[in-house]
Order: sequence, then C-alpha cells, then structure tokens
Amino acid sequence: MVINLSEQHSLVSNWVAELRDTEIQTDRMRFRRNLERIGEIAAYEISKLLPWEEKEITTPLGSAPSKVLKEQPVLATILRAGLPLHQGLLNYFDRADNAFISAYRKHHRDGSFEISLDYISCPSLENRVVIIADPMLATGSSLVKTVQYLRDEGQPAEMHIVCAIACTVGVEFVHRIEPKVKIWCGAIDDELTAKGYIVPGLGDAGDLAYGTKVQM
Ligand SMILES: O=P(O)(O)OC[C@H]1O[C@H](OP(=O)(O)OP(=O)(O)O)[C@H](O)[C@@H]1O
Ligand SMILES: O=c1cc[nH]c(=O)[nH]1
Ligand SMILES: [Mg+2]
Repeated sequence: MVINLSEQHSLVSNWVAELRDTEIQTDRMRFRRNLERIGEIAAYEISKLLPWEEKEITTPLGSAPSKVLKEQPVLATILRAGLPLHQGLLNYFDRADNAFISAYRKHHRDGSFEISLDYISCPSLENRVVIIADPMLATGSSLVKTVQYLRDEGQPAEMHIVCAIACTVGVEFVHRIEPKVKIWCGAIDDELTAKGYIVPGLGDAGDLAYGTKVQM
C-alpha cells in the first residue's frame, strides 16, 4: 500500500515543491526543515492507524475519558539523509524508541553502485510498530536491505516507510519483497536515471541537507 500525502493539495505539496526547487535548495536549513515537517505530518497520519486504548485522565475539574496511543513506535532512520525526516517523526512520537542504520550507495568507477550497510543501533523490534525514515526511495535497494537487516532484531507487528519522494520502480521492488509494508510519501515520480537518481526528483537529499561528501 502506498499513501501519497500530496494527492490532495495540502501544505505537504507546498513543502515538496520547495524541496525540489533549485533556488530554494540553496537554503540548507529550509531543506532540512521541510523534510522535518513532512515527517511531522506523516507521524500524524500514521498515528490514526495505530493501536490505542481508553484511559481516564484526571483533570483539575474532573475525569476525561480519553483515547491514547497504546505504545510508542520504534523510529528507524537510514543515515544520513533520513535524519531530518526522523526528527520530524520524533517531534510527534516524542517518547519513541529509536534505531539508526548506516546504509549508503557505494559507487563503482563504471557508474554502478551497491548498498553498503555497516552499522546498526537498534532496540528489540519484536511485536513493535516500526517506522523507517528515508527521504528518497529510488531503486528501493537501501530500504529492502535495511528492512531485511532490521528483521534480525525481532519480528515487528507492522512496518511503515516514510519518504519525501518515491519512485514507482522502487515502490514495486519494496512491495515485491515486503508486501505488507505501508509506504507514506510526499510525491511519486516515475523516472529513474541510469545512475539511480529520481527524475524529476530533487537531486541528492543527503548532500542538500548536509553538504557534499567525498565518494568512497
Ligand atoms: O532507493 P535507493 O536506490 O537505494 O536509493 C535511495 C538511497 O539513496 C540515498 O542515500 P545515499 O546513498 O545518497 O546516502 P546519504 O544519505 O549519505 O546521502 C537516500 O537517502 C536513500 O538512502
Ligand atoms: O534521486 C535520488 C536517489 C537517491 N538518493 C538521492 O538522494 N536522490
Ligand atoms: Mg546521498
């Protein structure tokens, strides 16, 4: 299942437009903050589907029957571009447990790349709701590898992926391997370049948020 958060016009489509805009991209702080805001809206939308319970809350004047989240999710992020989206999710799921995964595209001289995964910090995921943040779902290789890696930490009750821009081929690849995962995105684009960049996309999310890096 894919949920496109800008299918209807809302502030999310404005923020996605700003993320894509080469002029606005020169403002790195705005780029990160727009990703964070999309993370906040995704958290709010996902929260509507999460298990909740009735609780009597004592107010200064009485008792209020309330609906509260049964358990906070585990927020997992793929370094480094996932960090601003992760922060947005954490702003709303403010007592969440957190997982960090280092996955990056290791480029070869011929233009091909493989996903290098070399660090994970993670609580037990057994029976937990897990929300993975990564702004770009391009070929889907990073996410598939991450999900498979996370499964070694226990069988989650459900898994969600939050991204700013998803590419149709990547979505199909993730769903072929992980059919039950729900993907929440700010936009869906149809094209991928030979080097695996989304078109029109927005460019390299990690570089735009944090600066260019030396290729390893
Ligand atoms: O769907 P895929 O084809 O796997 O590509 C998407 C991945 O590429 C980007 O990370 P990148 O490797 O550029 O690392 P970075 O966050 O350090 O920039 C992005 O943040 C995803 O993790
Ligand atoms: O378009 C893309 C694809 C992968 N990673 C990015 O940052 N952008
Ligand atoms: Mg990058």
